[in-house]
Amino acid sequence: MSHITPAVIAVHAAVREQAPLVQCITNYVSMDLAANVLNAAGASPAMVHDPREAGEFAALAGAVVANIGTLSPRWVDGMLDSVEVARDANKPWVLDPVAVGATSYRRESVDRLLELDPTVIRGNASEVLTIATRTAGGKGVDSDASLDDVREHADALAKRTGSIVAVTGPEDYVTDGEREPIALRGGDPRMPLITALGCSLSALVGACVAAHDDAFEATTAALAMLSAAGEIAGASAEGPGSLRWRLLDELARLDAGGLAQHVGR
Ligand SMILES: Nc1ncnc2c1ncn2[C@@H]1O[C@H](COP(=O)(O)OP(=O)(O)O)[C@@H](O)[C@H]1O
Ligand SMILES: Cc1ncsc1CCOP(=O)(O)O
Ligand SMILES: [Mg+2]
Repeated sequence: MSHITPAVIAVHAAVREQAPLVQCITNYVSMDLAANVLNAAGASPAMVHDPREAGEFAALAGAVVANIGTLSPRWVDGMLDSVEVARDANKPWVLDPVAVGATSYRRESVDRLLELDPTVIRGNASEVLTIATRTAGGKGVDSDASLDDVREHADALAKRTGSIVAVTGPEDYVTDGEREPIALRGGDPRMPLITALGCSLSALVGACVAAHDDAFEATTAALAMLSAAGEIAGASAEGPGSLRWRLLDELARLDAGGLAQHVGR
């Protein structure tokens, strides 16, 4: 059992107990799966993005998730309003910089969001590399970098921004630039075939940081929950379609034993 396991189990239980309201300003592709992942984990999702109401809604939410997957000026305005309200109220918020290395509009938008002190930045290796090194890269929403390429950059980014940085892929990595980083293996190699699973994980990070004050532990717990559910689901899945629904079922019935078995490796 790893030293982080008791904290992960506590975060998992806290999400079920508190059922935090999570405001997701997330892309069209991901809305359905992200809401279902939050429901399965015991949280309460709300996809609210228009600038006419986004900031007002953020005042009600336990956490805000800003995801730039299908961004446009109005969506960016909604994100900025919401995360400003969250930050000013000391509420956690999560940045998912989808495909940030692809276009200058994405990079500029992420720069504006980074000024508002994200509690957690969760992305794949290419996305984190782009933010840390200010270079273009990635293959659209997919990564063409490895964790080895980005580990030290992720540590430095966390130190510089004060954010928890989570890099996901075949191996997940969580760093705050100070504590000993966490590396998690597991899941199923077919998980990247489920579109918007990374976005849904960022939403789950939102639920965990809403329910638990230590954002490093909360982020680790979210990653562990999805990996555990994915790995258990993968044992009987026949392809990405059945993996998707089985993963939701396994997330909904995940217990401390299943989690401990996963995190402890
Ligand atoms: N090859 C893999 N083997 C096992 N799990 C994976 C693999 N690739 C991604 N995952 C898992 O899929 C989830 C989404 O991560 P990722 O694919 O990196 O996000 P994104 O979709 O944003 O690129 C994470 O839980 C991650 O651990
Ligand atoms: C396919 C696609 N296109 C724009 S956003 C999006 C979803 C990306 O989701 P994820 O990063 O979780 O794979
Ligand atoms: Mg992604």
